[in-house]
Amino acid sequence: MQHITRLNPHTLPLHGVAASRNLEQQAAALLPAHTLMQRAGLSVARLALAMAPHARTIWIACGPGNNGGDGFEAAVHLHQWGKTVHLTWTGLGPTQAALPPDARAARDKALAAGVPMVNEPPAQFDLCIDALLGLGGRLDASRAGNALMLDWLARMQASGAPRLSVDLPTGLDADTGVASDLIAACAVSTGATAHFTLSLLSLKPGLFTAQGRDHAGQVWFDDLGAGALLGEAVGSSANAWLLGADQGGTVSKLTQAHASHKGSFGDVAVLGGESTATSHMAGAALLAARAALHAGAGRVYVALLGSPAVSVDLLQPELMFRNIAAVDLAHSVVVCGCGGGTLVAGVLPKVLQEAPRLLLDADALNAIAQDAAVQTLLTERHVRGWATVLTPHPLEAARLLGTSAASVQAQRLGSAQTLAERFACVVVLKGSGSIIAAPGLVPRINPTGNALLATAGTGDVLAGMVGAAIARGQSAHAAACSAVYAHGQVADVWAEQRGERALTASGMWG
Ligand SMILES: NC(=O)C1=CN([C@@H]2O[C@H](COP(=O)(O)OP(=O)(O)OC[C@H]3O[C@@H](n4cnc5c(N)ncnc54)[C@H](OP(=O)(O)O)[C@@H]3O)[C@@H](O)[C@H]2O)[C@@H](O)CC1
Ligand SMILES: Nc1ncnc2c1ncn2[C@@H]1O[C@H](COP(=O)(O)OP(=O)(O)O)[C@@H](O)[C@H]1O
Ligand SMILES: [K+]
Repeated sequence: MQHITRLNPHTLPLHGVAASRNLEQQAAALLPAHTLMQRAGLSVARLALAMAPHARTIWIACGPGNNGGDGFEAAVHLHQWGKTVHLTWTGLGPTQAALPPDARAARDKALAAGVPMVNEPPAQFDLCIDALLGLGGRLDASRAGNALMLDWLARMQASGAPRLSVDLPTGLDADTGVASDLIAACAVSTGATAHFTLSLLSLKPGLFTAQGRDHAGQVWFDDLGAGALLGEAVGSSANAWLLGADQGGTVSKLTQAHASHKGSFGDVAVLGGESTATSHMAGAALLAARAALHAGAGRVYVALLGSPAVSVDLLQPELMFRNIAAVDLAHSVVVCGCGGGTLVAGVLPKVLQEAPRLLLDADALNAIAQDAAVQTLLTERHVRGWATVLTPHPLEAARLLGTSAASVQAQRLGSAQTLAERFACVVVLKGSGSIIAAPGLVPRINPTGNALLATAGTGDVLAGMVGAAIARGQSAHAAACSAVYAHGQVADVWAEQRGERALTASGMWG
């Protein structure tokens, strides 16, 4: 069993519903009947004991399928270890669902062991286990038995007792991380220690993106021996990968040759920060430029759009200000769009045709969404072997896809991959569990970061960090992975060291 933290050393494979079922079938075929569920139940019981070693009364709520079966298996162990276990099962009611064979065997074993099956949850309990629905479940208020499940989930939430969700929190979609509206009240706050999810056989992408992190709490993983049984089939059937330090780490400047000079670390040029009579967005460009500098770029240039009132950054005098005509687009990594306003549309065709290494953010993405000719210039870059990274937040992604932010959020992995394929670019779809997608590659999900980042300007900082990573020699995809990971880590370290104190974009370094 493994605790999945934000600092996993290795990038881990994630499997959605279909891929998980496939692995389950392959593993089950190599094992005696019921073995996987027996392993799952033992694992649940062990984690329950570790979570709440002094718990005396444990309530296990079992549902109509194999998720419930895992609960029955766990009940047997916890009962034998001297705990007072109360089992409730949705099948006891008038619906009397027929259990699948594994779960039926587990239920019969629990009854034979003398675990009491009760109609009502205990009035008081020290730990509760949600074994209602897993991979095959979808909460639906109109279905028989769901009112009961919702009542039980509400009681678990209201109790404040530690909760262990088996495989998935009931109501969370394993593929997308979308939580049913019916469990909106069951989210845990970031950093809560009293809510655990034990993912079984495979890790599910939905635990790590969209609303997944809010509902899963601390994620643990037991592959039930599938890795040893199936070997490479596990990685090759992954629907996504959870970034670990091996792909998220940055290269230290001190590991470079002593004879390095500023040119060795590459140039970044930030184009954006529109100034008009009524609006001044230079700050966005300065944030990206400063972030690039602090992320290790050798030299950073800033070209502001419109009628800029600044030609020096007094807090970061290392930044060099240029007119856009004086920027060496061919030899710099160009970060274009931060605070770019409407004027950025005017420079986009030139940038797309002259900058071989380019990151497009914010208003540059909005301008692309509105102009089919510019979209063609964007996709043509790939033919030339040029590197392009797009860093949309969900609304910007929606504009590029001609859809709504809600539909992007409903399919974060799919939306990021569609954008990557359509524009032949690396795409970072930002937000909780940022997705990094590239044509022909399995998408990555970033495990770092928290809601402290939900403040203006942190996206500009990310753009600068990705630009710097490319300037220092990483491929567009590797740079996006490492910078997104490092950006989130800043917020995680901040939360550990300073708790709730607000993090500002310009406070992300130093
Ligand atoms: N087999 C094994 O060896 C292993 C299994 N494992 C465990 O099995 C879990 C997957 O089991 P599962 O496929 O049975 O799905 P599960 O989520 O329990 O429920 C599906 C059942 O509920 C029903 N149902 C669905 N929605 C409903 C609703 N709203 N209201 C009422 N009913 C609803 C649905 O009926 P249907 O919708 O098809 O009519 C079906 O009968 C997995 O998450 C893991 O915990 C692992 O430990 C590995 C080893
Ligand atoms: N709740 C959150 N959890 C993790 N990361 C977040 C969260 N909210 C925002 N972020 C991150 O903060 C950054 C915000 O970027 P963006 O929305 O472009 O803001 P802005 O344009 O104001 O800079 C992105 O990297 C995003 O992934
Ligand atoms: K569950």
